[in-house]
Amino acid sequence: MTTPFRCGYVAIVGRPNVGKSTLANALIGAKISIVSRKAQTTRHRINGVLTREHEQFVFVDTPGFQTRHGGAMNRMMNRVVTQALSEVDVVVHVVEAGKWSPGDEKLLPLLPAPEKTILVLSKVDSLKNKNELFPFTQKLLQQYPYSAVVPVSAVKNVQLEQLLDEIAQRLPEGEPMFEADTLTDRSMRFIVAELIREKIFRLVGDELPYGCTVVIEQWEENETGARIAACVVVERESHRPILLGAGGNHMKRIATEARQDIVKLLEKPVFLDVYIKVRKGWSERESTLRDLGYE
Ligand SMILES: Nc1nc2c(ncn2[C@@H]2O[C@H](COP(=O)(O)OP(=O)(O)OP(=O)(O)O)[C@@H](O)[C@H]2O)c(=O)[nH]1
Repeated sequence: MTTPFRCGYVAIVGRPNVGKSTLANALIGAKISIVSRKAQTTRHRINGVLTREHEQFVFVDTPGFQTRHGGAMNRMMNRVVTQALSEVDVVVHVVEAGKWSPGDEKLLPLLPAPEKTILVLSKVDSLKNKNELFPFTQKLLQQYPYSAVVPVSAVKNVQLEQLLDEIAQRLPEGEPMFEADTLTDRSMRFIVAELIREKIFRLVGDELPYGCTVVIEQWEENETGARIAACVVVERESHRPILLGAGGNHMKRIATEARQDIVKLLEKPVFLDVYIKVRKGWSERESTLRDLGYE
């Protein structure tokens, strides 16, 4: 019998400073998480994707938990959070080991069914007295019947695999939503296209009535560097000289500034080639794709 593939949405929640981002980065890998934060889907904002042999974990951002605003604002935010959490398959509630506070307590009414909620006790490496862990856990389980408890240290890489296994058990059976290897690359391409577009907007945005689209047409990358070719697609022939500027100065500046950002992003030397194409009617199709979360 073959093991069925599982795939689903996972939300990591908790009060500020409990170590959610550090945990997400440790689980997913820092780079992917930074990068794919921009990738939008219609229902969720994807924070990062991890694919293993039998599972794909799609980590999503949940809207912030408001504790500063009172009354109506708070109630509205809570509704949004409750709704968001009811839509994901697994909720990981992060509480700092040994440190329960009113901020943690505020989250309890928003948690979905216990079967899909896992309690993570974070930063166990900084817990001085390890004997505190058991009574602390017992106290928390009295407040909410989490279906699993996993003490972890994201910094010291303690019990992260166990946490992934617990999450995996709760994911629904289903085909992967993302291709295993191409996600980083796709996301990187998306970000790079956005970076170039941002430079164009800053420099000549006012003069380009239909805006423009940036398509990454070539992406070759190895340990020593990257070679990227990006095509700026405009709607009219008359837009070409606007983008080029006198003596091609605009284009040079756009490419130089974008390249500097890409070097920071990829942390390696980058050769960037940017050129212009005129294609009528492109922008509508492209915006549809963008809405769907594709580059
Ligand atoms: N000792 C230790 N410190 C950690 C660990 N995980 C996170 N931290 C530290 O805790 C602090 C908060 O971590 P974040 O990951 O930013 O916490 P967060 O919950 O995402 O915070 P917000 O974005 O404010 O909600 C940082 O200084 C981290 O370095 C851990 O496993 N061990």
